[in-house]
Amino acid sequence: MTNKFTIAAIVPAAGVGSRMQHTTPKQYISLAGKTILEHTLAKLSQLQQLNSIVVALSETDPYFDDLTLADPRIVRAIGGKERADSVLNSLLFLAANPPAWVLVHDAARPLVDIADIERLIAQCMQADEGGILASKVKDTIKRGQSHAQQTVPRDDLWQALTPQLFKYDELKTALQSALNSGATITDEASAMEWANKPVKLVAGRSDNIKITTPEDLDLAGFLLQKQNNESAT
Ligand SMILES: Nc1ccn([C@@H]2O[C@H](COP(=O)(O)OP(=O)(O)OP(=O)(O)O)[C@@H](O)[C@H]2O)c(=O)n1
Ligand SMILES: C[C@](O)(CO)[C@H](O)COP(=O)(O)O
Repeated sequence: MTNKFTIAAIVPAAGVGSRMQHTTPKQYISLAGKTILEHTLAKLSQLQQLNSIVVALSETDPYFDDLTLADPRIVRAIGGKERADSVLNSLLFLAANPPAWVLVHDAARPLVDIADIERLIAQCMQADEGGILASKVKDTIKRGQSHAQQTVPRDDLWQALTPQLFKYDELKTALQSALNSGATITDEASAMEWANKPVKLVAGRSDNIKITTPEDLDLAGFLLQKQNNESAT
């Protein structure tokens, strides 16, 4: 019988980082003294409520074994072609001893605030429904290709972040069905929306950026160093 409060983290880290245009996958770029993946895993290791931390890796990943990881909860699974496939493979990896909840967090988001994650967990557990960290859109949003065609009303627009927290069985079912239907799934919430399941929006810090393109590195490096300095005092 699964304890209804068990949580496994899934860390999609099987991407190639094509938009970063770097010689190594972006999760293995070093910033403020360690790789982006090590920063992200160090953040998740601060969460005592996690029963396990499953890292989805490329089948040919030659870098992971060289990392300095002390948390015995960290285990590796094989990712897939797309991010959603990596998450589904990780869910299947957990099927023998499934948690009640899964917390999916991008390896490429090392700046996440622990207090935000704890608030996400608390609010989802209290409501007994899944949810995501998200930040309210702050800029004017335009729709168009080479020219602005429309200014999109932004009062109810959010940028989806991670972690995204859902019940294991609901997410696994929704993701399998959505992917089998050919739906475009870029985050766990889109699979849950496809399955008409609730997705709670929990406001999170907008500096929880996904490191994606070269210009993100300087900002992320500065903020990671700032976090390191603050935790050292
Ligand atoms: N098949 C994939 C693709 C992506 N990811 C992970 O999902 C997260 C968010 O994806 P994204 O920022 O798109 O990373 P990449 O796919 O590596 O980047 P790009 O799209 O630029 O190639 C990253 O931590 C990435 O490693 C994954 O686990 N499996
Ligand atoms: C999951 C995510 O980070 C939420 O914003 C985003 O959808 C990942 O998209 P990507 O194209 O795989 O980077």
